[in-house]
Amino acid sequence: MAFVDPGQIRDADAGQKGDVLLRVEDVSLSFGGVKAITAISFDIKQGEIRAIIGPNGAGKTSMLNVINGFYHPQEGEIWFRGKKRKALKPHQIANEGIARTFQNIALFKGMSTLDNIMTGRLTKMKKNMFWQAIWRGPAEREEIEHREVVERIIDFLEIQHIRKTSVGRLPYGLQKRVELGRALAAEPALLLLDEPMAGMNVEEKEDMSRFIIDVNQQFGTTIALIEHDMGVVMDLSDRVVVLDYGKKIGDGPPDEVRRNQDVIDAYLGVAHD
Ligand SMILES: Nc1ncnc2c1ncn2[C@@H]1O[C@H](COP(=O)(O)OP(=O)(O)OP(=O)(O)O)[C@@H](O)[C@H]1O
Repeated sequence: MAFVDPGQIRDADAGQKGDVLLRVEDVSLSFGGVKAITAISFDIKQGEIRAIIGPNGAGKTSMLNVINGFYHPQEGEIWFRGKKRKALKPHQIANEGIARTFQNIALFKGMSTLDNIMTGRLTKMKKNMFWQAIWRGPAEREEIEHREVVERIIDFLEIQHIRKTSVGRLPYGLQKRVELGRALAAEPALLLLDEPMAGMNVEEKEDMSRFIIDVNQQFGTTIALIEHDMGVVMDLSDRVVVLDYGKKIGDGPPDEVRRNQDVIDAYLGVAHD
């Protein structure tokens, strides 16, 4: 099963570690008169943890929304696995191997942990309602396979004890972990995490950091994340891109970005020209 075999988790098109997996090229996005993103370029390499940081309103979530197809930029291109991407819908982009979590948890609160994570398998399900209606055999077999993957994710994230619990009754930190599980269930080539540690206490943040590192190392999943906690970002990431007022002001390894004067100014709120 792909989920337990790190060698198989990446599909054949995913390329080698260090290859460019996704490239954002000269992307601009406006909402009416508001320029959320202005001529931004950067890449995300196979196998890395890439952080996108910046002060409030810098354009981070807009950037994530462009990458996963919620927004289509007025200018610029997105290249994925060496091909220029057409203006696809979010579910088509999910089918191509990009999964994400959200700033405000977007789970089905009345459903159990297990069922929520199962919904993450939808992009992988081949046997549809038609099959289920005329011949249950193949559909059932497929369901069992999906269920096995989901159970392994539950073990991996150490949430066996809440597998039957309604998600709405779980503490916030665990809900975030379930949301991570649902994204993992799609076995993505690129996992986008929008503030995975927001609202967590120190212990929950440490747990989540550990799971993010484990996902990256054990399954080779490429991860791009937005995070406000600088300590976490600098510890976790291989490279950091910094946005401010919709523009890119820094890009590089954490140590380099930390010393970048434009980045320091942006975080201290130094006035712009
Ligand atoms: N759907 C939208 N309609 C209009 N303006 C928007 C929309 N989404 C974002 N914006 C604007 O675009 C700019 C960038 O917003 P965005 O949410 O991407 O920033 P951010 O860096 O993620 O901020 P935060 O850290 O506060 O979440 C802001 O000025 C915001 O008001």
